[in-house]
Amino acid sequence: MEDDELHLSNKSAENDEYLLVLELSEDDPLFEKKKKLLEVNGFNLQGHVSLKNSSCPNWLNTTMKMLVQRARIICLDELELYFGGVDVNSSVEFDNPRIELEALHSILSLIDKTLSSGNHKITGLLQDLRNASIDMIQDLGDKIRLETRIVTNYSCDKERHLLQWGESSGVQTKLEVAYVEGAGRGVVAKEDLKVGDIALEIPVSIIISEELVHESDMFPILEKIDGVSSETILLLWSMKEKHNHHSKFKFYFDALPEVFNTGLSFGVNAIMALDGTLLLEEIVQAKEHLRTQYDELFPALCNDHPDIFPVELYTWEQFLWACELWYSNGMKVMFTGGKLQTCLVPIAGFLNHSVCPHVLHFGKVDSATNSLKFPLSRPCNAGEQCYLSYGKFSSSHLVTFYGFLPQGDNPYDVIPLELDATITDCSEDNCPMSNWTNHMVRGTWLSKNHGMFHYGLPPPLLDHFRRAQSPMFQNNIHEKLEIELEVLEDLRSTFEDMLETLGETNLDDSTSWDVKLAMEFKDRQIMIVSSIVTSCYSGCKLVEYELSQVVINLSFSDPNGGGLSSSLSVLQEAQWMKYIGSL
Ligand SMILES: C[S@@+](CC[C@H](N)C(=O)[O-])C[C@H]1O[C@@H](n2cnc3c(N)ncnc32)[C@H](O)[C@@H]1O
Repeated sequence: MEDDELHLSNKSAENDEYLLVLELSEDDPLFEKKKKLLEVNGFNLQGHVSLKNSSCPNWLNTTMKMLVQRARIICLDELELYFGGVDVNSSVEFDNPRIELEALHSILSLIDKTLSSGNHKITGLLQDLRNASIDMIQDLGDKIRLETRIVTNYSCDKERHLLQWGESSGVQTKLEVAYVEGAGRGVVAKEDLKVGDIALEIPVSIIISEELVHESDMFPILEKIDGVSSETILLLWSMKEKHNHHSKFKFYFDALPEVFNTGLSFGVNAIMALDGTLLLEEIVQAKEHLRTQYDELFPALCNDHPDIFPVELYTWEQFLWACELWYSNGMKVMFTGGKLQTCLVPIAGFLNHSVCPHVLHFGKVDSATNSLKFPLSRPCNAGEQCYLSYGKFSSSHLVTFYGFLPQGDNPYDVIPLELDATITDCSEDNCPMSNWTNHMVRGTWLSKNHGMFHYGLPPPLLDHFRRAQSPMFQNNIHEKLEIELEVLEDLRSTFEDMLETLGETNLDDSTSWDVKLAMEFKDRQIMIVSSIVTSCYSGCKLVEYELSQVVINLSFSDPNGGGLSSSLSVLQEAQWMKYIGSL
């Protein structure tokens, strides 16, 4: 979120009415959709949340509620919007913990910024709001806390050496490295850490970035190759530097794993186990792409410059290892000049990923200290594993490039769908919430709305199918319900076919790591597809019931065909009207 979206203004100094301004930026690519959601939920677009009436007993709760509801919408991402936006009124549950954390964090940043501007008249009020935000962040953390089991018999000598080297080079850390069950190395907090604490600070001088290669003897050769990217140059540099006993980064390279075990290293059996999933094609294509890149460079570079590219250091296996290193450990860093580069960041590379991490915002070098800071967006208790976010990635991406599946639900775990492109969705101007170029599904257990017209399924997908069934708007309730039924039956049969193609998985203890991971991935895909089939079945039952009520009403009471309320309950009618309104 941009800083200028958040500010405090003394709109009307005479009345002492202070406004916190949590504004939706017009530069937001999802502006139209979020604007629509704000409108539907009755919020002003200017983002004004008044701080008057602070003498009311319920002032704090009411103001926090307003701020949270607004922030939830502003912080929504494309995926959550596609899956139905957010239930802004929800007080306990959240749809996506990461979005909830971002929303709460944006409120905290707004309050902190306002407090630092030093408006003494309202410092007390802001302090109360700040405490309430911190409490909500704490509650969220308590609800989603994952158990970390530390493997105590693992010696972390190499990691300790790296930490010592880092600290002697200016690293400051409140974290220590430990071996955690199921994730290799990770970092745990050495003390209780609060929101805003800097868990880790890495000086730019120890970040592995493009500049290093410029000083190396391979750069003049590589820069002459047409189309070679700076990432590839860095990758080739790291393949050789790993073996350099005098390297400045020796402790870093020594502490790297011998193997990475990502999807890029899947053997034939694991690939076969992915049959029926899109991941099979993704991994095959990614590997083919890397192989082509390798073949374009080697053995030519080794033949032409054997002293700089020794053949034994540039085998396909070592190239693949380096690709896995950069994919799984590379971080995007924005340097002070504004240049964004993929880098290796020693020590920070021990942080594991979570869907709702402790460190949300990082990656921009602080020009005052010339260092990369990792501040906490939620508290981390002493001994608790501290997580980072690698990005909003689906399980297929995490398996291919990182080699793991996160514990618990991953809201970004979607299955993309290829639908008939000749059926046009609504235009952005007329109905922003129905205008989508890509369609997808995810586990329907993540949806809060399984009622009539929703069924736990993504609204734009249902809408696409409704248009396919009946391009013209239907006024007649009986016909509308008939269309709902056809849509649900179509979807059910599509996903039943998909379920059949996926087949079943069988694991035994002797199965290798890659087949195990492939099967675990497939199991999750089966769960997602099954949940859709089940939701379609339940949806059909709901619609069939409503249809039967329409028929009863038609035959007994309403000779004119019956209005909406003759068949649907008041609540369902309200849902229907809201649905129509959002189109
Ligand atoms: C940047 S490294 C993190 C440190 C790594 N665990 C290690 O031992 O070097 C990224 C790798 O850590 C592992 N990893 C990260 N987050 C994980 C998680 N939530 N569960 C399991 N493994 C995870 C994956 O192997 C991933 O490729």
